[in-house]
Amino acid sequence: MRVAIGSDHAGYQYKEIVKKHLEKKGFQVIDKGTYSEESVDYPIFGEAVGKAVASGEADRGIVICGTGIGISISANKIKGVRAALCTNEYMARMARKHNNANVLAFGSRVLGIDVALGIIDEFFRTEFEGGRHERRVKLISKIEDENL
Ligand SMILES: O=C(CO)[C@H](O)[C@H](O)[C@H](O)COP(=O)(O)O
Repeated sequence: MRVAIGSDHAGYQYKEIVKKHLEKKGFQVIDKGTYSEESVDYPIFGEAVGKAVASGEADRGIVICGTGIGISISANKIKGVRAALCTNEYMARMARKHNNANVLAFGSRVLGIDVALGIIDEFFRTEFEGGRHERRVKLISKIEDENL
């Protein structure tokens, strides 16, 4: 699986740890930046990861900022992106099972790294359930199509 990852300066250190964690598990990681702790603007990286997923360059994405809020809002502006801001494994599981989320967001100033890695593992091991949830995800796409 190809995973696009991006963060702002607040998420940079976590991004580097997450990259190693995913590579160890055999994922192909596509790093969309940022590449240092110098202060940057999170929308740039939310957009880059969102576009990578929406275009098919990556199968899934991970975005990290201080809270996960700004960068998930940004990624969600890209058509076809369903970015889910998760603070625990249950949310990550439901984001996949019910929402077919294709981007995981979290905050480096909110979660310890061990909790974040547990959330990531849950996100990647969980499949979309389909059924009634398929109908709801299609309705999300309809909102996108009708509000360009
Ligand atoms: O977007 C955010 C808040 O929704 C992130 O937490 C950012 O990382 C944060 O705003 C960056 O703040 P800083 O004071 O410039 O480090």
